[in-house]
Amino acid sequence: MEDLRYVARYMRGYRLDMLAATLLIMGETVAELAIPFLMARIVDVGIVSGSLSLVLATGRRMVVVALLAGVCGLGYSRFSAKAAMGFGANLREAEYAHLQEYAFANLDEFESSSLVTRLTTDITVIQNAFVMGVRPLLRSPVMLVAGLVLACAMSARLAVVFFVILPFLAVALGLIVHHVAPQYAVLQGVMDRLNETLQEDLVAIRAIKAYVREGHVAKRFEDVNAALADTATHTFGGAVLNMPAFQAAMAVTNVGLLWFGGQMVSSGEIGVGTLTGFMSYVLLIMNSLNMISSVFLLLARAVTSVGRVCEVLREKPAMDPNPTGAKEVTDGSVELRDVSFKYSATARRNVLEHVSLRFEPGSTVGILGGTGSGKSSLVQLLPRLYDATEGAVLVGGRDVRDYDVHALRAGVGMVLQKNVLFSGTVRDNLRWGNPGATDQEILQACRVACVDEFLDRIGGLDADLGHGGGNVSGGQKQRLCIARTLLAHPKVMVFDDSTSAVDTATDARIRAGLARLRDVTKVIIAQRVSSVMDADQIVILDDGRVHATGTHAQLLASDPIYQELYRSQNTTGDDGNGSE
Ligand SMILES: Nc1ncnc2c1ncn2[C@@H]1O[C@H](COP(=O)(O)OP(=O)(O)OP(=O)(O)O)[C@@H](O)[C@H]1O
Repeated sequence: MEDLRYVARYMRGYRLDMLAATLLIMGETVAELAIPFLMARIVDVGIVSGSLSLVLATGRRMVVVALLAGVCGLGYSRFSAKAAMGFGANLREAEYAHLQEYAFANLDEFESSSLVTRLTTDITVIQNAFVMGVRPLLRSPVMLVAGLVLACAMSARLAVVFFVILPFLAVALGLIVHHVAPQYAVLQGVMDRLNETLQEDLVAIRAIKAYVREGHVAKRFEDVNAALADTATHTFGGAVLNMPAFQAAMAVTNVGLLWFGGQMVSSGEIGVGTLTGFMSYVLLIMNSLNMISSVFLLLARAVTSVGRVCEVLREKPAMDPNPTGAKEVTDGSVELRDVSFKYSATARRNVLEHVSLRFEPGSTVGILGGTGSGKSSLVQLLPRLYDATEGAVLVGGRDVRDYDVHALRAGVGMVLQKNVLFSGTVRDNLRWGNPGATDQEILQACRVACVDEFLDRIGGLDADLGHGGGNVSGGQKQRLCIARTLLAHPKVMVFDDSTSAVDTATDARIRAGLARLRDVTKVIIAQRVSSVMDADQIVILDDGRVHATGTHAQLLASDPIYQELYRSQNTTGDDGNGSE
């Protein structure tokens, strides 16, 4: 209920449509309830007394009432569809906007495939429940109660027949709903798994082909697809049982009514019109019971989806973006004061332990360390992609939490390890770093990042990069990402292994270009010693701790890890992954 109340706020803008739909459905219900009464009157009064004028007058009234019911029904469809679609759009928009506020730590909580399902399928389920569920939900209880009262008013003795059958039907329908409702949560979970598998397979399709793993992934997909088919069969197989239950009850009731009603008609206790009118009400009552059970099933599924959507909406952003904080990073100094860090509060060990470091403005800092030693984790603390668990991170002499996070991230540019480009031209992509950049500024950044070496070949700034930057090579992609960050003119630039796919000569040229940016602090994570040996300071991380710091000469003279790294990369000619 709390979840339903929570999402109800997203009805804003569509409340009047909802009210109109409710009133129209009430109008339709009342009109439909009047029809059996008018019918009984035609048969019992009009035909029995032979009054054609009464038959015609009542018939005309029946036509008007039926038309009214039709108009109300049509009006309801229009308003409810508008309200449902608007409600769905509001919900999707709210989910999307809230997702933008998520910190990296929040994104670690949800699979992206599950987020896609929660933004699409779950909202469609809620919308469908709205369009198809509100009508029976509002109509059926009224129909049920009114039908029972009117049928009893027509003949209390006949009503006994379905009062005997009704409890059996109610128990059968209750059992079906009780069995099927929890299945929907399972079904949505399996749907998430299917989406996850599909997404992973499509993203990695090139690797799958390269490693000839088509058979393996096809088997994985078949398994989860079969699980979805099984769960859906089980769930919907249970749900459709309410139809035969309802029809069996209807058949037994009709036989009972015809048996007892026929006897009452022969004895003159009731007229034929009363019997047919009564049977119409019974049909109404049974139909409303059927509708109530169907709507429960529909709502049970929608409630599961509402819960899943609420989980996204209620997730608290793990980071306060501090919009009133400092608006500019004034210099490129960086300091980590006794910083410890773990990705989640429940993680057993810290990824970084008591790290204290200082980088001077404009200096070049190299970070080396084995796989998983915490290099990426460390640099992600600078633009507050994550917050330190203990200790403080300072940029420009100020705690990073004191900045407006957007200003901080404008001041600390980062070329991520996993580079991402978007569909569009080279110009569009590079302007992500600085939307107002002129072509001249873009070309200048391209020169520093050595993009100019291949720019003309791919078609210049107007070249289309294709979906996810698929039209360029890995090394070209890395260089474009460096140019994009350069264009933002940050005070601190972090390169997280961002030249790993670039040849050593180009890497050296990029470093020479960067060295000319005197007021920018450059933090370079690298696997190759050659990428950082000219740095003012080299930091060696080992298992989340600072193992050593110094210049190339100092470390080469005193540090065994650095000596080993240098030796292995220089003697074997292995210029990559030597730190593992
Ligand atoms: N999002 C995350 N959630 C939980 N743990 C993580 C996450 N990212 C990294 N880790 C863990 O943190 C530790 C440090 O990882 P990190 O990526 O910082 O290492 P790294 O030195 O950059 O490694 P590499 O050179 O392979 O990129 C690893 O044990 C890793 O499993």
